[in-house]
Amino acid sequence: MLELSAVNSFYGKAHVLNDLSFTVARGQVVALLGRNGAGKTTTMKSIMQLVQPRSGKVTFQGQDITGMPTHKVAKLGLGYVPEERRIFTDLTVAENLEVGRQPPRDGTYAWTTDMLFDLFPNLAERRGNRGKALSGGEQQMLTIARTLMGNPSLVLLDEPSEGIAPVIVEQMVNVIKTLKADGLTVLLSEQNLHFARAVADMAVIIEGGTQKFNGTLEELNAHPEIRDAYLSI
Ligand SMILES: Nc1ncnc2c1ncn2[C@@H]1O[C@H](COP(=O)(O)OP(=O)(O)OP(=O)(O)O)[C@@H](O)[C@H]1O
Repeated sequence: MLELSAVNSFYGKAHVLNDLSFTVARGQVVALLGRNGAGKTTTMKSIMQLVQPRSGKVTFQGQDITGMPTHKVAKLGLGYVPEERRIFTDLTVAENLEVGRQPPRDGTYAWTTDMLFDLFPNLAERRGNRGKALSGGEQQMLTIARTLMGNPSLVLLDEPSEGIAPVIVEQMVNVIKTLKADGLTVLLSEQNLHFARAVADMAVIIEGGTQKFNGTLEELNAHPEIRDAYLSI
C-alpha cells in the first residue's frame, strides 16, 4: 500500500535518510523504531512530502507521490498525526473534530463524530470543553480523532505514546487495535518497544537514517542483540 524505495532526504547539507526502503502492506500495523534523532520524524515527513526526498521514490496505492504537494498527498488518503499535538486550543473538542472533516473516499471508512466518541470515550465526556482544557494525552487523542475525520486509509502516527500517562498509553493501544480491526493501515514511530510489541505486526528499525532491521515482531523478539544495539529500553 505504501512503499519507500531508496529514499534519501536532507536538511540542507545534512544527509538524514540513507537509501531507506520498506513497505507497509494494507491492513498492517508497522512500527518504525529507533532512538532519538534516528530519523523517524524525517521518514514521516518524507512520506507526506513535508520534506521532499532528494532521490528515491515514495509510492502510495500504486501512485508515485514523490514531490507531490502535501495537501494532495493527504487528499489521496494519507493521514498524518505529527509528534507535536496540533489542536485548536480555543475551539471545543467537537469543533476540533469538525475542522478535520473530509468527504470519504471509495472503500474507506466514513467516520462520524459519534463513532469517534465511541472510540475515544474521554473525548466524548469532554466534547464541550475547549482544547486548552484537555490533558496532554487527551490532546493526543483529539489529534488522532481529528485526523480520522479526514477518512484516511493509512495513518502515520509519530510517537503516539510519547509524554502521555500510562493509563492513556493503554487506551492508545486499544485505539490502534480497533483501527486495525476496522481495516485501517497504520505506520507509527516509536522509541517504546513495549508499545510497539502491543500493537505492531512488523518493525523497521533505523539508526542514523539507515535501516538496520525489517521483520516481524517475533523475529525482533528472537534477536535481543538487535534490540540492545539500536533501541533504548
Ligand atoms: N529541521 C531540521 N534541520 C536540520 N536538521 C534536522 C531538522 N530536523 C531534524 N534534524 C536532524 O535530523 C536527524 C533526524 O531527526 P528526526 O527528527 O527525524 O529523528 P527522530 O528519530 O524522529 O527523533 P525524535 O525521537 O527526537 O523525534 C537528527 O540528527 C536531527 O537533529
